[in-house]
Amino acid sequence: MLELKNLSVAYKEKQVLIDLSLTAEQGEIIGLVAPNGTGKTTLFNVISNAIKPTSGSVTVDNQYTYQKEKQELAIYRKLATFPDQSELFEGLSGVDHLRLYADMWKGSREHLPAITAALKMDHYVKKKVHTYSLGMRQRLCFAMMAAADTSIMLLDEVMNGLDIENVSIISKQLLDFKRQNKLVFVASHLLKNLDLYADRVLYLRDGHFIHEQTYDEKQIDYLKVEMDQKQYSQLSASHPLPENHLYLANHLLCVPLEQMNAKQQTEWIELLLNYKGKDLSIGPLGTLEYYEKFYG
Ligand SMILES: Nc1ncnc2c1ncn2[C@@H]1O[C@H](COP(=O)(O)OP(=O)(O)OP(=O)(O)O)[C@@H](O)[C@H]1O
Repeated sequence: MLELKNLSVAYKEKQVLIDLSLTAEQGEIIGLVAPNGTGKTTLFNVISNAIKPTSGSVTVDNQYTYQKEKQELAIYRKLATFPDQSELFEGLSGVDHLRLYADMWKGSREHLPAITAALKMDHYVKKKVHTYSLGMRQRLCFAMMAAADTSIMLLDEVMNGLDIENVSIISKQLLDFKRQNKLVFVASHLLKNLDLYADRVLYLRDGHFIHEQTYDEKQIDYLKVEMDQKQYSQLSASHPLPENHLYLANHLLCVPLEQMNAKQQTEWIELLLNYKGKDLSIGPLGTLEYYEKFYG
C-alpha cells in the first residue's frame, strides 16, 4: 500500500509536481499518462526516493516513510523500479542479471526458470547482454522485476521497443502481478494497451492529476464515430448535438448516452450508422480517447 501526501517537486523555479496526493492499494495496476516532460519519471523518482520532494511525503504500508533510515530500508525491500537499459551490464548474461535481482530482493532463485519460460527468453538468457537486441534487453529488464518479486513495482516505459507479441506477453505478466496482489505503477505512452490491464489511469498535467479514469460500472457509455471536421460541422448544423458531446483531436465524435432515454439512444445510433456505417462503436472512453481530450 502506498500513500502520497501533498507531494511537490521543483527543479529550480520549474514546478513539476504540485501538491499531489494519492492512495494506492495492493492488487492495483495504476497507469500514469502524460506527454513527454510532464513529470512521470519525476514522480517515480520521488516514490523510490531517488529524489527528495520539495514538500510532502511517501508512506508505505501505513507505517514506513523515508524520514528514518530503518524505515527507508524497509521500503527498499518492498519496492523495485524498472531498470533502464543503460543500467544493464554488457559483459554479464541475462541469467546473471536475474540472479542479481533475485538475490537483492527475494533471497531465492527458484522462480527464475518460470520467469524466463513465461517471457520466452530461454533461447538467449544465458548469452551475454552485448549480443541482445533492444527488445531482448527490454524483456530482460522486465524479467528482472519479476525476479525481484517485490510487492510494489514502478514500471517506467515498460513496453518501449517491444513488438506486438512481446507487448502481449508482458501485458499478461502484469495481470499475473495483479493476481499476486502486487501494486504496480505503469507509466506508458502505449495508451490503448493500458486499457487491457489497468484498474485506473491517472492523467498528469501542469503538476496535477487532472483526471482519474477508472474501469468500473460507473463509466459512461458513448457512441463513438470517426469523422473529419467538415462532416462534424455538417452534422452539428443538421442535428443539434448534446451539450456534453466530445469531438476529439479533430477526428472522433463521442456522444454520451447516459442522459438519453431508449428512444433517443436508438435515434442517435441510427443517425450515426446512416452517417458513417461501420465506423460506429459504443462503449466508455478509453485511455487514448481521454488522452486526446486532455492533450489533443
Ligand atoms: N534533474 C533535473 N533538473 C532539472 N529539470 C529536470 C530534471 N529532471 C527532469 N527535469 C524536468 O522536469 C520535467 C519533467 O521531467 P520528467 O522526466 O519527470 O518527465 P516525463 O513525464 O517522465 O517525460 P518522458 O515521457 O519524456 O519520460 C521536464 O521538463 C524536465 O526537463
